[in-house]
Amino acid sequence: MENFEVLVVEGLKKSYGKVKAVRGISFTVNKGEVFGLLGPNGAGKTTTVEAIVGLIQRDEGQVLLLGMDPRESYFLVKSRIGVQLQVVNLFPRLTVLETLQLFGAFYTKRLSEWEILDMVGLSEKARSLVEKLSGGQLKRLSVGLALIGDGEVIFLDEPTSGLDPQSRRNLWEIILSLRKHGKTVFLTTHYLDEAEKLCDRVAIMDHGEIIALGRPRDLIAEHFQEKAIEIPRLMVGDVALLSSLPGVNRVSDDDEKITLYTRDLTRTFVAMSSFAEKKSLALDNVVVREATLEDVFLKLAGRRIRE
Ligand SMILES: Nc1ncnc2c1ncn2[C@@H]1O[C@H](COP(=O)(O)OP(=O)(O)OP(=O)(O)O)[C@@H](O)[C@H]1O
Repeated sequence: MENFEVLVVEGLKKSYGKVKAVRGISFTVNKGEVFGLLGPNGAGKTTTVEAIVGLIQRDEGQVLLLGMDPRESYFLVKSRIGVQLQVVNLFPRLTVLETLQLFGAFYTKRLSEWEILDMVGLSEKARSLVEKLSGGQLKRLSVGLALIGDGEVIFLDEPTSGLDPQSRRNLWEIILSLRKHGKTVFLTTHYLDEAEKLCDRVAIMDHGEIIALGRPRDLIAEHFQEKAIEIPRLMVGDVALLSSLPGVNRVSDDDEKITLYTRDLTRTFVAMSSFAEKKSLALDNVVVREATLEDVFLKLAGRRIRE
């Protein structure tokens, strides 16, 4: 039977001196899926990616990427994957097109530079020097470089951070089209909405450990049967009163907003309306929504992913 696991990670550990960046994580990635590694800054995502693709030495654990240990078969593995990292060291005096040509030359099988330029929206910048690119354009070029070798598994480390909303959406389209073409995408992000839209499965990472793993919908359903009601923080002083409203079984409270989780939206809302009326509060800015991965992270980690 064909092996559908393109990546197997088992007990992976990596420390930098006293900092335990990755503390023994295990997961598998299946062929053709978009797999998301989610977590706040410093969770250990980049270290995980770098250890998987063989850019840094792991301390302990097993990694099998396309059936090979990248530590032992680095160049063979590298010829079959594409990697975009957060820090890009490119040649500032080369043009965008030349940079793609240079990186493309490492691969026997490669896509055309113009196809890549079109995909990442940099056709008009083909003749511009790399040093003249904006942060967002550099990011898009680095994604293009990960795609030029037509790899089977594409690693994208925070590909959308620092991008404007339009470029972000374009990148989502690219990721979805990669999946359509049977590629496997390994994505790290701290945008949970992005993960929910794009990823077939996600691993949520915090302090070097995986604290949840599964399909976004399953994780949400596992942790929440409730709807969330968000109330701007400035509107209410008395959180205890809100938490005692009928139907409410949990409350989270931060600087920006209070979130009530209720299994009985109607009862909670009716009670909230009469509470608001008594206190002469307008409910205009109150939002009712389904639970999201943000809520899952908040529940498991005890804080928001971006603070
Ligand atoms: N080369 C290094 N030397 C020392 N410490 C490091 C090094 N690289 C990462 N770390 C530390 O390891 C921990 C995990 O960092 P890592 O970059 O893997 O996290 P991350 O989830 O990718 O976060 P970010 O999105 O901010 O990059 C952090 O505490 C970080 O400071």
